[in-house]
Amino acid sequence: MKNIVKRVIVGASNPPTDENIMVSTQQVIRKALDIMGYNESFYELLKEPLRLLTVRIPVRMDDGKVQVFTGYRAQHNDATGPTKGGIRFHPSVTADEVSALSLWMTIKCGIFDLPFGGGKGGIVCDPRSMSVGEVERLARGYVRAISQIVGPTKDIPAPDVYTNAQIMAWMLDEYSSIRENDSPGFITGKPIVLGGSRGREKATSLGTAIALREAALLQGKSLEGLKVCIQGFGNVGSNLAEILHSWGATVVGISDVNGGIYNEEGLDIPYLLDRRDSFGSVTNLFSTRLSNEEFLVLPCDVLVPAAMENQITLDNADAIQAQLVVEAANGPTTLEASERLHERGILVIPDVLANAGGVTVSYFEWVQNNQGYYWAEEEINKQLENKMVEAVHNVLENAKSRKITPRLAAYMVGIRKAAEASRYRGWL
Ligand SMILES: NC(=O)C1=CN([C@@H]2O[C@H](COP(=O)(O)OP(=O)(O)OC[C@H]3O[C@@H](n4cnc5c(N)ncnc54)[C@H](O)[C@@H]3O)[C@@H](O)[C@H]2O)C=CC1
Ligand SMILES: O=C(O)CCC(=O)C(=O)O
Repeated sequence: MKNIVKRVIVGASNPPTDENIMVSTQQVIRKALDIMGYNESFYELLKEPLRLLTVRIPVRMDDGKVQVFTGYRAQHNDATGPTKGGIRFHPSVTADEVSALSLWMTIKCGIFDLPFGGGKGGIVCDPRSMSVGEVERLARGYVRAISQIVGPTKDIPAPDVYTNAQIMAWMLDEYSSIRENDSPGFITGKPIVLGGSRGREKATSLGTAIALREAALLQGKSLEGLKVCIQGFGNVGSNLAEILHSWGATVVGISDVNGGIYNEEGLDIPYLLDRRDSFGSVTNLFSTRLSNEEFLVLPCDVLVPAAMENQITLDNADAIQAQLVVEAANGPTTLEASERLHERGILVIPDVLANAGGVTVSYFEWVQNNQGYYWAEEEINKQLENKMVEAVHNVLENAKSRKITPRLAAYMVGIRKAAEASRYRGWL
C-alpha cells in the first residue's frame, strides 16, 4: 500500500449546527416562486409534504425482546406523477429531515424532467449495531406499515444512507407478498436479478462525477491532476472516488464516520475500495485520522461532501480551501454557509443537481420494470450523461444570467414543474 496518511490526527466529530433544514429549504422555495411570479398559494402548497406518515414498527430482536422503532414516509407533491425517493436507516432521522428530503426530491425530479414528485422515508435506528436478521425484520415491518400509501403508481422507494440493494430486495419481497403479485416497479435500487437496473449502484456517483467535470471545465480546469477530497466513503463517496481516480483526478482525501485520511500526492483508492466495509467505513484501519472539522478545510481543488447534512456551516465556510464544492450528499451545506461560499467566489454545485444521477437511473429502472425489457449498461450511462450535462449547463447558465446562486437557479428550474402541474390540475 502507498503511504496514505501524512498528518497528525485527533479523531472524528461533527461541526455543531442547529439549523433547521426544513426552514432553510422553505426560504429558497419561497424566493424561487417569488422571482417566477407565483402567488402565495403556490408557496402554501409547496412548502411542506402533502402527506407525512409516522409509523411505529415492533421488531423481535435476537435476544427475544421486542423493540419498537419509529419510521416516516413523506410525499411532497404528486401532481406530476407518483412520488419517488430513498429510505434511510440512521439514528438521526427526524420528521423534519425526511420532509426536507422529500422537497429536495421534487426539485431534482423537476430539474431532470422525470415524471415523479418527491418522496422520502426513514427509520430511526442504527443498523451498524443490529444483526442481519434484525435489519431484515425491521425492513419488512416498515413495508407492512407503509404499504397502503406506496406502490409502483403511488410512491416508489429506493436506497439512501445505510440501506442497500439487499434491503430493497427484502422490501420488494414483503410488498409482493402483501399485494399477492410480483411488483418489481414498487422499489428501485434492487439487485439486478430482481429487476434492478444495470448502472444504478454507481449512478449517483457517475452523475456527480459528470457534474464535477462540467463545473471544473467551466472554471477552466481539466480533471487530470485535479485534487479532490471526498467526505463519506459509502455507496456515493466510494464509487465517486473510483470513477474520479479512473478519470485521472487525484483523490487526496477521503473520510467516513470515524474520521479522515489525507495524502497530498493522492491516496491508494483501489486499496481503500477493497478494504471498506458494507457501511462505508475504512479509516478505522488507520491508527491516525483527521477529525471531520480538519478534513473539510484541507487544501484541495474540489471538496465533495458525500455523507450527511449540515457539514459546511458558518463555522467553517471561511476556512474551506477548495474552489469548487460539489454536493453529492443531500443538504451538506447550510444555506448561510452556501451564500458565504458564493460571496468568496467558490462555486457550489447544489445537491439537487449534483446527486440526481441516482433518481435518474431509478427512473430508468422503473421504466424497464414497466416495459419488462432491460437495457445495456452503456445505454443507461449514455442517457444519464446526456441528462446530467444538459441539467448542469441549464442551471449554471440560469444562475449566471440572473446573477443568482446555482442553488436558487436550481430551485427555480426544479419547482416550476410541480407548480405548473398543480395549477393545471386545478389545485391552485
Ligand atoms: N445512495 C444514493 O443513491 C443517493 C444518496 N444520496 C445522498 O448521499 C449521501 C451518502 O449516501 P450513501 O453513500 O448512499 O450512504 P452510505 O450509507 O452508503 O454511506 C454513508 C457514508 O457517510 C459516512 N457517515 C455517516 N454518518 C456520518 C457522519 N455523521 N459524519 C461523517 N460521515 C458520516 C459513513 O461512514 C459512510 O461512509 C447522503 O446524503 C444521501 O442522502 C443522494 C442521492 C442518491
Ligand atoms: O433513487 C431514488 O429514487 C432516490 C434517490 C434519493 O433518495 C436521493 O436522490 O436523495
